[in-house]
Amino acid sequence: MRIDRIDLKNFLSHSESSINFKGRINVLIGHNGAGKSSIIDGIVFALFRESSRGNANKNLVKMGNRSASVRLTLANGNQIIIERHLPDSGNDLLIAGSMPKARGAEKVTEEVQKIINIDKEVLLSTLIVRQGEIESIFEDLTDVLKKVMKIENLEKLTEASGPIYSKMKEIQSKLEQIQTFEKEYTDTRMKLIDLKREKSKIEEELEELRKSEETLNGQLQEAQRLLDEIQRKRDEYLGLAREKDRLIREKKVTEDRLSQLAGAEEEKKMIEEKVRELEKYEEAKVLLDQLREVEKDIDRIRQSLEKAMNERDTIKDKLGRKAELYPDYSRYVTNKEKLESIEEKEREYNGLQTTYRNIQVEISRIDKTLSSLKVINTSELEDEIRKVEDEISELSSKKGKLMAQVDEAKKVLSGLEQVKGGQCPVCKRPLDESHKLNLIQEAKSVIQASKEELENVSRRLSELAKKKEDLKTWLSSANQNNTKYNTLAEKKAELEKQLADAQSRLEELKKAHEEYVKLKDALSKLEPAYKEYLSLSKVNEEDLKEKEEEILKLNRQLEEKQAKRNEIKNKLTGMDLKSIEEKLRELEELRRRLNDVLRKLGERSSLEMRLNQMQKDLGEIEKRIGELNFSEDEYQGAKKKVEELRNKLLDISKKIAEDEGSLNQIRKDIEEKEKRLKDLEALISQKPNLEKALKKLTKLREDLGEKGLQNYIISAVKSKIENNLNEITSMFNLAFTRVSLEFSASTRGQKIKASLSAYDNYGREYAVDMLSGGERISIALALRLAIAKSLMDSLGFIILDEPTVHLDEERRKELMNVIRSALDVVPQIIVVTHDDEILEIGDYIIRVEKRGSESKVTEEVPGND
Ligand SMILES: Nc1ncnc2c1ncn2[C@@H]1O[C@H](COP(=O)(O)OP(=O)(O)OP(=O)(O)O)[C@@H](O)[C@H]1O
Repeated sequence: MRIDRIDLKNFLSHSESSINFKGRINVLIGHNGAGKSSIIDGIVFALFRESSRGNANKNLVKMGNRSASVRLTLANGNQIIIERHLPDSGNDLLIAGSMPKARGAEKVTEEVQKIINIDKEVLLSTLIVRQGEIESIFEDLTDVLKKVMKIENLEKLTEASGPIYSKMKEIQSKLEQIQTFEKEYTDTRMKLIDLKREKSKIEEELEELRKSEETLNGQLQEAQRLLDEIQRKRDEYLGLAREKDRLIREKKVTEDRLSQLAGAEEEKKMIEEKVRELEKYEEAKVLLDQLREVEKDIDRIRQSLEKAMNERDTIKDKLGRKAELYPDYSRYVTNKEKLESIEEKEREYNGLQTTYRNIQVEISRIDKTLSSLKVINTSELEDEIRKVEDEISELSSKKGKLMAQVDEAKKVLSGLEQVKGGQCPVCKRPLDESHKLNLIQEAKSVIQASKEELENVSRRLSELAKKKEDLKTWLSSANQNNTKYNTLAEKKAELEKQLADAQSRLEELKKAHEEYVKLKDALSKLEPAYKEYLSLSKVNEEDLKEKEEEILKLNRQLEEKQAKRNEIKNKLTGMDLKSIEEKLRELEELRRRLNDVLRKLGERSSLEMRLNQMQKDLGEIEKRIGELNFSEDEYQGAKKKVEELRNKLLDISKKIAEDEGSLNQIRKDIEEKEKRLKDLEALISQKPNLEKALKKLTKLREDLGEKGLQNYIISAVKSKIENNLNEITSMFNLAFTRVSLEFSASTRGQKIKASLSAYDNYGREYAVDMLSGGERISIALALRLAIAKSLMDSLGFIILDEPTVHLDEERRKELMNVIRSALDVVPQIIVVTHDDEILEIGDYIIRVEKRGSESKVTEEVPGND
């Protein structure tokens, strides 16, 4: 199986590289970091989907990319293509011939394994040699061989920490446990017999105890009944005795109180007598109150009378003043009426006077305006305008004529300028040149003169137009002035007429006006009297009469009250009014005391009734106590008996409970023990099976152990590898006749160890450490190839990554010779190097270089430039 080609896409430093391995010795050359080893990584990844350098698969994708792929083409007669994708998309593929053989990461790896028949670790220890590690095979030899022989797993299976041994241990510990179960079984059985014996003993004792309990219960019930009966009597007796004591105490208190209340009757009589004596002072008190009331009334009536008399006097005064004022009041009223009758004329008079003054003012104002305005004579202005208009029309016709003259002369002039030796346009005679010039001169002077004249006429015309305009303006303002003057004159005449009319009317009204003034004066003089009279108008004779009647009535009331006062005073004659008050206070005190005595008498009668009742109750209590016939000793005796019986019963119950508790516990123990015995029987019954299993496992461990199967495998594989090794070393031209592989016998706790020795012609043994550097490299390479060959039918390739690292020049040379020689054993050798010297042995060169972050590959056949 040789490597034909690899295609890398976004794999490590390669974006897109395709590398063909066309030579027998393919040299992959490039500087450090160029991307050479990445190609070897690609080969390992394609085969096992794992990195050869132990980095995580995701780190194999070229930085900055999300996915990568590798396609490896192998050849062993048939073409095999392995395609791998990162990340795993389920699209890994293996094509054999042109047929897809496996799909998906795991399936492809399984198929690769079948085809190359070597696992990753063994491949990396043999046919893929990492930088400077050719000799590492000597150190790894034991492990590599164990992997090759697959005895690693057998070792694991049979070692002390392996599954067979741990299973045996487990069974042994179970058997040991069964031994303890057997002992427990015997002990438990003995304990069970003891427990059953104890159980029947307690059951007998319990029966006895229950019988005694029943007898005692009967006795206790009877004693209790008796005690209850005496108890009832005792309760009643104690109640009665308590009531009796209480009644005796109450009786004593009642009797004491009654003796305190003994003199109440006497006291009552004495107070009642005194009260009767003093009651007459109560009547005198009523009269005294009446007298005070009447005197208050008399005072009040006197005040009212005084007030009424004052009011009557005021009314009288007012009525007298009213009579005095009446003539002036009456004059005022008459004058007022007259004044009102001429008031209209007075208003007209006053209005006319104002109008008269206003007209006078207006006339004088018009006079002032008229004196400032003059009447202008407009006919002169109209004549002047007419003259100007005549001159304008005259000049306008002159202007027309002059313009016609100019036109005529211009026509002659243009006619002359067009005539060449022809007829004279003016005189119609043959026209010569001098005549023509004269005529032109003539026409031009006519035009000149006419134009000058025209200018003068036009100037005069515009002057006249301006003058006409001014004159018309003056005429219009003169007309306006004259119109205004006439209007004002007319208005003045009108006003003068109105003034004359007003004056004659004022003359007519003058008399009435004078009378009005006189009346106004008289009224103002009478007004105070008039107003005072009006203020008194409400006072009249009726009011006076009413007041007089009120005074009479009050006088009558006064007399009545005075008579009443005398009557009461007569009744009270001889009584000391001051002592009445004292007697009345004494009476009040006596009445309070009487109430007190009456209350005491009431209390005495209810106490006497209560005393009677108590005596009766005491008699009955004595009688009932006698009937009860209660004895405290009898009661204490019955009580003691009940207590004794109860204690006995309690002791028995306690004993019964204890026995029942023990019995229950014994029953439970018996039950548990019986159950445990059953369980133990089941456990013990496993013993023969376990013993059989232990025997079988012991035998299996021996069979699979170093002396058994392992020994067999080692001897079988060992001779195969040894044969291969000797075959290969013979091709490497070494000074040894034989190389042998030894497996040290394992001592307890240590595993098998492999070692290599070489023998020379004389049969002398050389350990690897004793060999020269070149010999070691040769044997190491041979050993790698021998091991690989023992697994694969035929070797396809070997990859050496930087094999010259750490080697001196001589060794490098030796190595190159060994590589050349190795071609006899393995048809394809891929050497990865940065060392140009190696190019010597390459028959196909693959150059790898880094451009930026990209690895670029070129291929060449040496000598073909
Ligand atoms: N995932 C990645 N993406 C891109 N470049 C990477 C990635 N992983 C590693 N590299 C770079 O790839 C380059 C090539 O590494 P590689 O080991 O193939 O070089 P080499 O040619 O074998 O060099 P040496 O002889 O020093 O081992 C290195 O510069 C490394 O930093």
